[in-house]
Amino acid sequence: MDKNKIIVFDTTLRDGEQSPGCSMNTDEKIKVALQLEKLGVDVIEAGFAAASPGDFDAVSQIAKIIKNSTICSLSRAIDNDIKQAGLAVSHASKHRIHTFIATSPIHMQYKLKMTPDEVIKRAVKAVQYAKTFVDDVEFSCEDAGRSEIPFLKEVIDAVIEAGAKTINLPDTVGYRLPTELASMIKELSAYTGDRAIISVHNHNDLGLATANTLASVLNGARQIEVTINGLGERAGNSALEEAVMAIKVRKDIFGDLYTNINTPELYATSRLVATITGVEPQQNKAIVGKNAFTHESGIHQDGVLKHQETYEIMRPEDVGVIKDSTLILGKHSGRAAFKDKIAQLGFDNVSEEELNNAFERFKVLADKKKDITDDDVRMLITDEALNHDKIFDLVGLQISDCSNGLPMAAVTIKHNNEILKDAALGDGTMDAIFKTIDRLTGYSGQLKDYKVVSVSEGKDSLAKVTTRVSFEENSQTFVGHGLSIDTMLATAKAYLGALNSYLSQKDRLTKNCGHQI
Ligand SMILES: CC(=O)SCCNC(=O)CCNC(=O)[C@H](O)C(C)(C)COP(=O)(O)OP(=O)(O)OC[C@H]1O[C@@H](n2cnc3c(N)ncnc32)[C@H](O)[C@@H]1OP(=O)(O)O
Ligand SMILES: CC(C)C(=O)C(=O)O
Repeated sequence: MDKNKIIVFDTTLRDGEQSPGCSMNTDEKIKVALQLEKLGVDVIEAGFAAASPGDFDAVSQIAKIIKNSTICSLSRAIDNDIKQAGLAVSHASKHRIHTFIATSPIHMQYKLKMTPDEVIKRAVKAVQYAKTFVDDVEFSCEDAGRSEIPFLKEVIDAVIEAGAKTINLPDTVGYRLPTELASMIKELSAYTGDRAIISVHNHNDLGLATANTLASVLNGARQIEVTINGLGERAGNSALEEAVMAIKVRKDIFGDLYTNINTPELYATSRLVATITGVEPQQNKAIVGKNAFTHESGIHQDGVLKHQETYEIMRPEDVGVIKDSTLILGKHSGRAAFKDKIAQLGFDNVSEEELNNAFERFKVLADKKKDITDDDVRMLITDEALNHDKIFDLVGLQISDCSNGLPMAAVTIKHNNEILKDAALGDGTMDAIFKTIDRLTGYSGQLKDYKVVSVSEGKDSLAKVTTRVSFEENSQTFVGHGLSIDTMLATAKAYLGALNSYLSQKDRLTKNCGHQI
């Protein structure tokens, strides 16, 4: 084992997906997993296979596709959870089961209603059973941050004896301060020695997740569990991009410690996850926020112009932020320049069909919009990749909305080569659009969330709309994306996108697992 290597375990698709409103369908998870593989992540926690047929399907599909990263599924210390995890990851070339049980007094007494002895027995049984499916078993002491160290040592001994190779010590509720976690990890790393790898998984309830991750690395942790954009339960997890860049930038502190992350892929990964989940990182978010490399005040601008390092501790290009792009696209640009720009932005998995569709849309856009920015092109390509299941395809939209009149929408949709047309009145223009689409498609959606952001600056900016819609009572929500210079057109596309996502997931689950959703 290389003692300087920090294993990067990404849990965007599991803990990240536990962020309210962040659920993704299988196709979206596959896209994220492919990008995580390109980013150089060592372990991808692809989901919690036993949680639902959709989760099982996503973990299985990812396990079949990803070749270079280990694919892992989480499971409680329960036989059926472990079995589902084992079956789902079985297709992967490198696979792991991650099983856990809580070890803090408060969780054992009130949640599990188990004695410490029962917890140890259950943990051992879980690891032994997981070993019947895979060799690589990780065990987590949930709420380790509030567990007693002597008890943690007992659990560590027992699960290592049972075959666990990685011991994760999560600060599940984001309670610990960096100095406290540093001393806990130091003691438990020394105690564990070469018997297993010590991992950390820190939550951000006090805004300390990344500080805690770094303090742990400096004290013996050799695996970090992180998410893109810091997504995760409640206030989120330690952000991958922050922890990785801190280790890279502060060589003076971290010495020979390193990760295998291909950092110029960080920005593209962040954008993909933000687009798919509809959850944008805050503008001042470290590394990937819109303002992370923007200098607004004169003194700073002056300094950067004279010498970049006066106000920049890393180069934007080190994390994949391309500034001062030399190739400007406009209405006279051809396919070659467009293709070149896409390559420059780091897209290398674009199909011929996606490229052609995006190019056609680029030409239409260039007729209407003066400057086409890198973000516009990035969004056109991502939108093509996300909206490829056009079961219902928007052909036309006509709206009328007057302050004293009746909001009305007329919608034309293509479905199975048939053109469907209808119009409806609504309480507002959006309501009229949604009502007409519901009537035309025969599915009635409940809108759970609606967001609109402008992709770039200017009155002619592209509008990116994200909708979150559920189509059955109390069921999963589906995300739809719409991109257009016209916000209402983007809205109609996003609503139909959510329906298409629901229908294709339903179809996939019926085919793959015989389950209905
Ligand atoms: C800290 C974390 O992030 S842990 C991971 C969180 N992720 C998830 O919960 C994934 C989504 N969850 C789900 O889909 C569901 O909760 C399921 C399918 C996992 C379980 O659903 P249900 O069987 O209906 O149980 P429910 O969620 O109501 O309660 C959890 C049960 O698991 C028990 N449990 C919790 N953790 C563990 C564990 N690690 N090992 C064994 N049992 C556990 C609880 O004590 C409770 O048992 P009880 O019903 O006997 O009181
Ligand atoms: C299951 C574990 C790793 C977890 O997510 C946590 O403790 O936060």
